[in-house]
Amino acid sequence: MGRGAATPAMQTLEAAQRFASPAQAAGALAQRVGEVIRYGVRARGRASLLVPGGRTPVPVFERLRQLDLPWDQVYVSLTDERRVPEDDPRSNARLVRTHLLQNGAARAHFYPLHREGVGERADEAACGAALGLLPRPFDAVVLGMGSDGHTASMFPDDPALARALDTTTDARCVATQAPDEPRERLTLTLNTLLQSRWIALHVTGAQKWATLQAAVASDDPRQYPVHALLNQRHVPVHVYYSP
Ligand SMILES: O=C1O[C@H](COP(=O)(O)O)[C@@H](O)[C@H](O)[C@H]1O
Repeated sequence: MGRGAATPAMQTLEAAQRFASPAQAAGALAQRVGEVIRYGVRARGRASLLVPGGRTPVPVFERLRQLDLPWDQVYVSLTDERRVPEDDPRSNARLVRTHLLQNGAARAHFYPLHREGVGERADEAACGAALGLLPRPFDAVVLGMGSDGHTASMFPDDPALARALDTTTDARCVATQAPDEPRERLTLTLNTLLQSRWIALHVTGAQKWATLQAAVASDDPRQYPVHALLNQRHVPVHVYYSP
């Protein structure tokens, strides 16, 4: 690449869709995910959807579940999980059951990632097996991002990050450590996330926008794991942003 040429990460940020409010971003993202799912079911009979945890996706879930989609042909799972029981309020599976798998969306097939009471390697294997039950390439993947530049559960400076970002790995999932509670996490590997037809990164707030800009300018995914997602040429990443 010539001096000064735009990197994939720069091009992705340049093309970001910027909305005036979180409600507008959530509405537009839910509509687009709905279109991608509808298209996938029409074209292939089934469609898969991976969603993040955290606070940001809740308004997307609440809009998505009201869409008239062929939900019984939709296979849903997560981009990452906290290694806690599903009745723990911090569980991403619980979040999805509470906010997404309601109304018509209750007919979707859901595959949680975490198996309670097993060690890291067995949990990684359980996570990989769950993902193996979804149609692949995944039709739609929605990712979130933390203000520290983590995406899914790939955290800056985590010793397990190299395994999660390893572009030669066949592993679908890696057990990682977050800097905050609950520390024990499971993440899809970057390779697995990129086995997707369509990817969105949903980001709200000025602080996260500043993080995105820093991540794009950086060339160190150990500092900003989201950089690895943005700076690749396999699958375009559609950024949905609002202050
Ligand atoms: O721990 C997590 O954090 C990120 C961001 O969460 P948010 O509350 O700031 O929206 C999320 O994308 C990830 O899936 C989740 O497990």
